[in-house]
Amino acid sequence: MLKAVEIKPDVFWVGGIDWNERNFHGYTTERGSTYNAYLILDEQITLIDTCKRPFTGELIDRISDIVDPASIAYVVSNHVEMDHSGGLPALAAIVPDATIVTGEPKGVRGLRAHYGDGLNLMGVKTGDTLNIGKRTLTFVQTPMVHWPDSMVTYDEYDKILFSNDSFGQHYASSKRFDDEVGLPEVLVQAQKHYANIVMPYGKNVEAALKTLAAYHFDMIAPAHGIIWRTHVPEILDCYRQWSSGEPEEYVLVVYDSMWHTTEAMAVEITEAFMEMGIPARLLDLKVNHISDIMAEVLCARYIAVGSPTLNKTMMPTVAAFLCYMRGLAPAGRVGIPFGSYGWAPMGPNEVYQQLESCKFTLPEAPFTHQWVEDEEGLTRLHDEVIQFVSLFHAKA
Ligand SMILES: Cc1cc2nc3c(=O)[nH]c(=O)nc-3n(C[C@H](O)[C@H](O)[C@H](O)COP(=O)(O)O)c2cc1C
Repeated sequence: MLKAVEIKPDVFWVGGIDWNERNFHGYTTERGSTYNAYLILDEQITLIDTCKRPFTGELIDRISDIVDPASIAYVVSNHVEMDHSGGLPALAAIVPDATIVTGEPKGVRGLRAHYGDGLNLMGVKTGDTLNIGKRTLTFVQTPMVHWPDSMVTYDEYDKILFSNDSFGQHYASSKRFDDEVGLPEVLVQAQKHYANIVMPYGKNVEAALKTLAAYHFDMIAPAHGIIWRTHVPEILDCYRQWSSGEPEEYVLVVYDSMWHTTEAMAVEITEAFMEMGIPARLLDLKVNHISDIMAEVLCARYIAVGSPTLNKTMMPTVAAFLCYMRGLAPAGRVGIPFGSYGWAPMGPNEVYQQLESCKFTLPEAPFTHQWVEDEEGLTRLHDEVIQFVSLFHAKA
């Protein structure tokens, strides 16, 4: 028997726990995930969001633990994406008269595009309210955090912000609250989620945070992971910091290598940063997933990327990383392209071009090394990297 969990009097978590999800549309989810839905018991019983379609049975079972699902009057759909709306068709079959509340116009259009014209939709805009009894829900559209239709729902009576993807983390747990699992563990997943899902929309996050400052809440109930009740100020601070786009004095060295010369260069670049007192992290693309690397990109001012030449181009692992990073658009970074080659430095040159298209500040040319490493070449690389980075480090 699946149980609902009361998170405040008459407000229940009724979501699904995806313990074994390990790849969420290309993003590795080593801790699984949850699809959080929330049931509010008032004169008009209201469900906030649904779940990914395979978890619909779990959702309905948890709702049934509290009420007959046929008694739901409203379903708020904060976000069209199918991990939150996948349960709508099944719910609409049980309660055809329930009104589905969604953002106007993008939510309305999006839900129609996904599920056809049969849903009983009501569009709302920022500041619109819905009275459900002693509670009044207020809707705030948060466009591009992280889709055009995204919105959050504020419950003033309970002081809860139902934030959908914002402040979420892919984290499956038998616990529901931040203080039950420990802040550092949750922040790792919150940072990874922000970096892989929200990073390109920092300006929109800043705007949303400004709007939300007018609302007083002591609980943030996101659509993935644990609920924030003890560490609300901490996660708000993190979102302020991450959305500012202001990186830390920190270098991330990312590379792939066939015969270890590019690897030796990566190690030497890391040593150069350590000598300058700048914290460093070195990640080999053969053993690190790009979605894990992106959590580091979020904070690093310096991003060194190395590839040897393989068949007149860069290595496919490096190309995939650069393609993914360009889409997530970290701004204001210093790039350090490097790599080894046999007879033509196309690999490191293409890394350079890709970092240029990311709008990174770059040296005049990539740091290259023909064939295998030697001490003299590595010492020269070490000194050149220090010389280049000193231009920015002194100013930081
Ligand atoms: C399968 C293969 C294809 C290669 N293709 C090229 C090439 O097109 N152009 C080139 O200049 N070097 C090419 N090389 C040589 C490597 O770029 C060279 O060995 C380099 O030093 C390897 O760097 P690494 O030790 O970081 O892997 C190739 C090497 C291999 C193994």
